[in-house]
Amino acid sequence: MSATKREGGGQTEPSESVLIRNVRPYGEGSPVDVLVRDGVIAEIGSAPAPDGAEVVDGGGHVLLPGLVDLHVHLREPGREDAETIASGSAAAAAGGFTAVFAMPNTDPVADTALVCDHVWRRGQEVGLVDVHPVGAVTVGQKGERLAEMGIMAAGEARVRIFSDDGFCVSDPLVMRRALEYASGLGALIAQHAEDPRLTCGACAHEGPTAARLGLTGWPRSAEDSIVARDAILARDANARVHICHVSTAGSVSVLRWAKEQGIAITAEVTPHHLLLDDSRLEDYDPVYKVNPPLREESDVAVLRRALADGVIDAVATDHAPHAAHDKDREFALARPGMLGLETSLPIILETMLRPGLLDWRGVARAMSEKPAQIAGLADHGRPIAVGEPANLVVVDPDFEWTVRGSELASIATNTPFEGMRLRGRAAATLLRGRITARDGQAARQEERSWT
Ligand SMILES: NC(=O)N[C@@H](CC(=O)O)C(=O)O
Ligand SMILES: [Zn+2]
Ligand SMILES: [Zn+2]
Repeated sequence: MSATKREGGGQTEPSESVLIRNVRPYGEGSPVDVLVRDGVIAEIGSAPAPDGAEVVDGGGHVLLPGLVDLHVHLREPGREDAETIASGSAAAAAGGFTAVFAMPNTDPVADTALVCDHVWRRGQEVGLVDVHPVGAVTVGQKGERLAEMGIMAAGEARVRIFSDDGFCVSDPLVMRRALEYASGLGALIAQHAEDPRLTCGACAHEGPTAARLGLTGWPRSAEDSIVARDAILARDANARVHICHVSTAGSVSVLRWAKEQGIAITAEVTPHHLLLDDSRLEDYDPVYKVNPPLREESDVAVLRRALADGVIDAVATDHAPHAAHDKDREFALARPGMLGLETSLPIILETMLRPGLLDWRGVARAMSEKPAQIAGLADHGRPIAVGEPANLVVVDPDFEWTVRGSELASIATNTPFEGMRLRGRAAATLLRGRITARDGQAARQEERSWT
């Protein structure tokens, strides 16, 4: 779409030049030096460090465009005991991201320009990543009356993605109107595809595991049917629609069909749905409770293949921090959701790159270029070329580390990968030429504590 976001300001202004030595753009060819000046890529080749330039030793690693996440929950305003825009931004920068989209299920809900503009401004003030607010589709995310999308779109944050994520826009007439209205604004509706009539009390994938454990099942059809319905509504409204956190083989078939019809539908998949399945639920550990639920091994295989083929366009984390007293409860009562920002890249390397399903170009496409295009961001997900904005990440693909929730930048600690050895991390992240993270640590830590 043609809409673009404003360039960030405030503390993200570049102050000096940075020389990234010895990196391989897209993991190709022999290592080069990349000189960044005034927030843009000034030279690629073999450059002497200019006076006063900060030097990043790229160690022969891979240089990619900064990662873009279409789907995070930063919990501010309202649940700053789980995450803040500052702590979530630190997690994003540490994970290699330069832009994230913050879902509106906050308190108050981001269904007005007032809340959306606060989120945008606070993100710019923190200055570690561009935090684009996603506006709610309906007032209070209640699914009844459309929110003032036009006013949110005209605000300082220039909201271009609307979603009731956490909830489905389940009323087909409301969804139809939302698609029509959004289309007129050049905006995108992102759907949390879940027919609530089919998921009453559901907390786990409907299948043999949930049956054995005595957990109420969430059938695949609750997702597949909404994806099919929304594809058809988008077709007839001549609108674009985006499907959040696709989790089933059936959704993939519908997406493939819809794309073949020329319907303007896009979709994302989370790292956890690409790695984990419902066998994790055996011990009733609520850290594995998430919406949509972890599915079966066969779904995981189909999701990986769909991301490789481009039927699923992008990776999005659905980073969902929760305070311990909301998460560490009996399974049926625990909040759904898991941390994702700092573990996304190594999990995509594990599930997609190393098995040969994506090469580095493919990783750049799924984690940066496609999400930036879907969101209409003009300054992220760009080629690594002279004159382009210096939103970049140096990826050390072989760095091994053990995930510890307590050591992540997020305030909450609900990672499903606790204790897991992961390979790969962001060695350095640059936002408009400024270093926002190095070696898995965000540049400024002083703003992250909530106390
Ligand atoms: N994914 C989740 O399980 N939880 C999300 C909501 C959502 O993405 O649907 C949350 O806000 O915690
Ligand atoms: Zn959701
Ligand atoms: Zn979500």
